[in-house]
This record gives sequence, structure tokens and C-alpha cells, in this order.
Amino acid sequence: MADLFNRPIAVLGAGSFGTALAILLARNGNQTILWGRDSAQVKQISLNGENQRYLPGVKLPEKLQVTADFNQAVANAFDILVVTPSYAFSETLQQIRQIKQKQDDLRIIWACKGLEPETSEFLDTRVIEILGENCPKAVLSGPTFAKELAVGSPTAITLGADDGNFASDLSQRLVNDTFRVYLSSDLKGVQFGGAFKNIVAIGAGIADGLGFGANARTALITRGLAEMMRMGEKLGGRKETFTGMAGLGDLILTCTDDQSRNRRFGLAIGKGATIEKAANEIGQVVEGVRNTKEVKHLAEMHGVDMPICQAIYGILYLDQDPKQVARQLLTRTLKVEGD
Ligand SMILES: NC(=O)C1=CN([C@@H]2O[C@H](COP(=O)(O)OP(=O)(O)OC[C@H]3O[C@@H](n4cnc5c(N)ncnc54)[C@H](OP(=O)(O)O)[C@@H]3O)[C@@H](O)[C@H]2O)C=CC1
Ligand SMILES: O=C(CO)COP(=O)(O)O
Repeated sequence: MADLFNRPIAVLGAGSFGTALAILLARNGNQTILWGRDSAQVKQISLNGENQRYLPGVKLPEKLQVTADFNQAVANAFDILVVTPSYAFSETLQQIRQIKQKQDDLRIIWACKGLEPETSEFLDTRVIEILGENCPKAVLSGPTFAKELAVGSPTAITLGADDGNFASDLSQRLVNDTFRVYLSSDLKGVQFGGAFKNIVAIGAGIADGLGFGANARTALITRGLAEMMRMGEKLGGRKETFTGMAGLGDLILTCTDDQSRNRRFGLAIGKGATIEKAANEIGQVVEGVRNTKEVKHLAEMHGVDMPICQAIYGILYLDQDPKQVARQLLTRTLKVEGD
């Protein structure tokens, strides 16, 4: 165990969640290095012992190293945790590959919630394409607001992994008496849950922004879960994943709590803001905007009915009126529950 904790883990992406996970890992005794792309910001983080832009009010453990030097972060890392927005995942893997060309002991974990833009590929597919079949892969997903995690509020998450040793090592690195992981081998389900819940959170925000009540929000969560399962199982995901932390757990969290940026983005749209204004006001990544396009593409490819995704797509990409879209959703042909 001491050996594992002395083997460096690099966290790539010094936004809210990368910083929170790096804090957790360093507090747990892992030799941790956090990389951010903006050298001025990294300098500030080092000087203040705090990421004031993305995680104000939380002090970094002294042992947590912070750098803007990608090579320094990656070259000696035994495990690499990528926490950039999903759209930057592939370019980050390409950069890793340039540095780790000759090493076959590379292990990759990511906490990004999304798919590859344009192609809608799963991120584990991108790992295989860029780093090869043999690279052990893991993904973290579930109801985890960065700030609550960073201050040590009780939190549970799903850790999906395709390699038993890697899953075991990561569990040891991550867990403590306030942070718990549930293990899964269902990488596809864990990833799909994380991407799709962002879309429903935008929908719940729009509904609340329009002044609808708890009934509408709850209907969206419930039918959002049905839609997640319909598409997710088609993609190879398992039912228990979608009723677990990375599915229902994250749906409830982000559809009901205003810490969610996807929900807040939806709230602003529901109140009449333009997409640009809503996104600018958040000032952090709102993955659901891209996820809506990515998942709509998947639905079309696989011929799966996804009315909530379609509705959000209409609002975000076709300039449809949110109230009209809600009416269309409600007046669709009646269905049998479970279909
Ligand atoms: N925040 C949360 O509570 C949670 C977030 N997640 C997921 O984690 C991922 C990261 O989100 P989060 O940390 O919240 O996002 P933030 O918006 O808080 O931070 C994004 C970070 O990524 C950096 N970044 C942006 N583009 C690139 C790039 N091309 N290459 C390298 N770094 C880049 C930004 O740098 P810069 O400042 O220079 O723009 C910033 O440091 C998302 O997929 C999100 O869904 C998952 C669970 C919880
Ligand atoms: O995924 C999250 C919590 O689990 C964070 O949600 P937002 O990206 O909507 O803020």
C-alpha cells in the first residue's frame, strides 16, 4: 500500500473537479501532481494554496504539487486521471502519448462526463484508439459536486474499470471515511449515465425556469431515467448501472440542486436568457450542451426514441420555444409505462 501511495498520480485539468479530486488524493496520502494549462492561474494557485477561480475557500494540502508543465506531470506518473472537459479528452490523450510513447505501464482514469464531439464515440474507445488495447482504463462518475467533495462532505461514486488490479489500486487511492466507491465493470453504462444526466439536468432547469413545479421536475427525472435505460442498454450498459450512482444518483443530484451548472444553465434559458448569455454567466463547463447533440446523434444512429433529448435539442439548436416544446412533450401519443 505504501508503495502504491508513493507512485505518483497526475491529475490533468485544474478546474473545479480536477482540483477537488487532487485534494482528495493528496489528503489520502497519494503522491499527487495537479496540472493546469494556464501558467498564470497555476502560479496563483501555488501562491495562495487555493484555486480561487474554480474552488474558492478550499485550502490545498501542502503535499499537493501543482504545475503548468505537462511533461513534468505526466513523465513520472504511474496513474493518470484526466479531468478536462470531454471535448479536450482526446487532445489530452494525444499529448500523453507523445510523452509516454515507450511505456507500457500507463493506466488511465477519467472523470469527464461526456462523449467525443462530432462522432459521439465513448471516451474508452478513444483510449483504445490513442493509447492501445492494453492500457487499463477506469472512469469515475456519480453524484459528486466538486465543492462538497473537496470539503469532505460524505460522498459516494461509481468507479468503472476494465482491470481488476487497477480497480483495486484506485479504490485504495480514493476511499476514506467520507468518500466511498461502488465498483463496476460496466464502462459503457457508467459513461452513458454521466453524459445523459447532463441533458436531463438542463431540462429540469428549463422547467423550473419556466415556473413549472415539482410535478414537472419529477416527471423529467423519472422519464429521463427511462430514456437513459432505453438508449444505454442498447449501447451495452447494464440496468443496475442506470439505477445506481452514475445513473439515477446523478440525475437526482443535478436535476434538483442549483450547484449543478447544467441545471443553472437550463434555469436561465427557461427564464428567457440566450444560450450564449446563460453559458457566459456560468463561466464553467456546461457539458450538457454538447451532450445533447452527441446523444441525439446516437439516438438517430440506433433508431431509439429519445423525446427528452430531442426536446432539449430543439430548444438549444433549433431555437424552439421552451413552452411549446413542453406542450409537445406532454401531448405525445400515450404510452404504456415501461415501454
Ligand atoms: N465540477 C463538478 O462538480 C464535476 C465535474 N465533473 C466533470 O469533470 C469534467 C471537468 O469539469 P470541471 O472541472 O467541473 O470544469 P471547470 O469548468 O470547472 O474547469 C475546466 C478545466 O478544464 C480546463 N480546460 C479547458 N479546456 C482545456 C483543454 N483543451 N486542455 C486542458 N485543459 C482544459 C480549464 O482550463 P482554463 O481555466 O484554462 O479554461 C479548467 O481548468 C467535466 O466533464 C465535468 O462534467 C464530474 C463530476 C463533478
Ligand atoms: O456532474 C456533476 C455532479 O455529479 C456536476 O454537475 P454539473 O456539471 O451540472 O455542475
